[in-house]
Amino acid sequence: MVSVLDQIVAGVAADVAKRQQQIPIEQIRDIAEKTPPPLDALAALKQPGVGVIAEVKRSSPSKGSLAEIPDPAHLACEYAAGGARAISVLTEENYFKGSLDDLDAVRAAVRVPVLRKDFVISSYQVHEARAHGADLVLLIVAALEQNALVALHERIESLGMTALVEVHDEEEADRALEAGAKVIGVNARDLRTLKVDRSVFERIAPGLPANVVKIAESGVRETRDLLRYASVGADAVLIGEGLVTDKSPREAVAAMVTAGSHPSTPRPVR
Ligand SMILES: O=P(O)(O)OC[C@@H](O)[C@@H](O)c1c[nH]c2ccccc12
Repeated sequence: MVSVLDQIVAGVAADVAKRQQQIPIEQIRDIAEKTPPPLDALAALKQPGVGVIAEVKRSSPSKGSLAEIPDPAHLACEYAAGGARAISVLTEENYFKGSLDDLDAVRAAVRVPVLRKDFVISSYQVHEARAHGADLVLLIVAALEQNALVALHERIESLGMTALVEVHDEEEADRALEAGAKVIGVNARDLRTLKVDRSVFERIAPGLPANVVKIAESGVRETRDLLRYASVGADAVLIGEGLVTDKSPREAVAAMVTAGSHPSTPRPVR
């Protein structure tokens, strides 16, 4: 059966092929070389307390349109002012209505690390991410063969960026570790079925090495969701819908950051 993930990846592959004809890889590499060096996202994510990665997300395959976001730079500034540790920018066009223009706008607006959130399947997209100022690049294990995962991970690090390696089960977590992942995101949403199961993080995170940065992705709506993830070892949470649909994203981020900044307070297990 063709999953949503397969469909998205097929569209991305076609889009990448088109862009590559317009701007050859050599040119993208040149631009990347002239781009100011990446920020140390790993250090940013390793700060004490549970951090917030705030996402610029217009649309999703499960929900359709979430928010207009006429000014992504403004939204990113609000996120940063609220204390977000990094900003995630969806650049996938067909299902998430993102773009590299959004990435450019956000990059120019904030000083915190910026994540290129896309379905990265070729090194062209990694160089592109750097050329557009990204500090972090998402790699989705479910979308990649192991040799491609390893090669792309290496490429990201060789450009001085940090890879956020996304997994959804134990086998994918093992593959991420084998590829040398230092930052692992556990997505509560299964990209094949689009169902959210928040218990996936608490099942997988405890089995990851202590020095790996653990990020809980998807399904965080309220501070108690963050606290639940925190109680089972999250170093950061990645939030999209809950923030883009809030009337005051700055305060929404700040409330999450405050909840995550007292790691010593006893947390409810559930
Ligand atoms: O909007 P949410 O439920 O807060 O989820 C954010 C983020 O985790 C989600 O956008 C996401 C996680 N992994 C992805 C991979 C591709 C596209 C999107 C995603």
